[in-house]
Amino acid sequence: MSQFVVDADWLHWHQSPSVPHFKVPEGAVDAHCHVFGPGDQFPFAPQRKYTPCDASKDQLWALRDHLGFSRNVIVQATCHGADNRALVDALNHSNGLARGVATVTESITDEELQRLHEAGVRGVRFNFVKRLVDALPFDALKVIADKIKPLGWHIVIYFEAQELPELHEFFTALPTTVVVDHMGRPDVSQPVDGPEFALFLKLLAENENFWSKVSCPERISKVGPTGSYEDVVPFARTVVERFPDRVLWGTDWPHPNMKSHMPDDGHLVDMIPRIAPTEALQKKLLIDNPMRLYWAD
Ligand SMILES: O=C(O)c1cc(C(=O)O)oc(=O)c1
Repeated sequence: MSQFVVDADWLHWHQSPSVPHFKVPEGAVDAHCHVFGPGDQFPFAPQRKYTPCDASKDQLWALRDHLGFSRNVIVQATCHGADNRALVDALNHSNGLARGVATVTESITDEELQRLHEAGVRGVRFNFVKRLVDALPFDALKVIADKIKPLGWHIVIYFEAQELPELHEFFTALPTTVVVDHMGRPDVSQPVDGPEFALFLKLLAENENFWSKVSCPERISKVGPTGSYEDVVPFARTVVERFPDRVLWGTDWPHPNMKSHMPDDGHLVDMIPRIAPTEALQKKLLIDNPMRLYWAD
């Protein structure tokens, strides 16, 4: 029996996702996904806010092939804290087809950073979503940003839209490329041309070092899968059309902390032509941009 007991309300990832109708272009990158454990091999962090089911690298590769993708960017999940062993193991067994975003602490040495770089890590992630962390990582981020800059890495930040006014000044002072997870979690019940989303668009417009993932309709939508996540489309499409060279797309498999439903990953892929309606936009979103950020060498 596993040493970890999965949270009672944990939703397991979709066991038989559909084959997408939308055929992604050859070489497409799923630029936001996670691995969980397996917990008995790569233990979850003591300070984690949730205990998930296992979601292994081999299961991730199977999903990649099923959906027609070629590569993955694996983002360190908060349940693993700053212990990047599961991530590094996945990268090391990916035949060069996965790159990573790690979580590190202020005390990380240049040698440790170099080892992560050799494994395929190209960025570090910081979480400003209060339900996922004990303390907001302001001081650590400043120290770590200076340490990773010489490696050419970027910073991934996760926050929710209502926190942006308070965080804006801190974020715009960051010295590297900054990638925002899940469009900064807009409240899609507000108008797409309303003041809340305008602040996010302004962040991207005024700061050319800022990128956005147009991911996670399943988390952001109020109408959900029965409404085909329609309410998220204008938000994601606006970002893709205004900033075509600074957007990334990912499944977010295995979808941590989903409570309302578990998305069919094939349906998520079928959203791509709705948010990136031309072949040229799709190529930038799925190939050119992630390749530039993660496989520049
Ligand atoms: O909204 C979330 O709960 C969530 C959590 C994590 C994580 O725990 O790393 O990652 C995500 O991309 C989203």
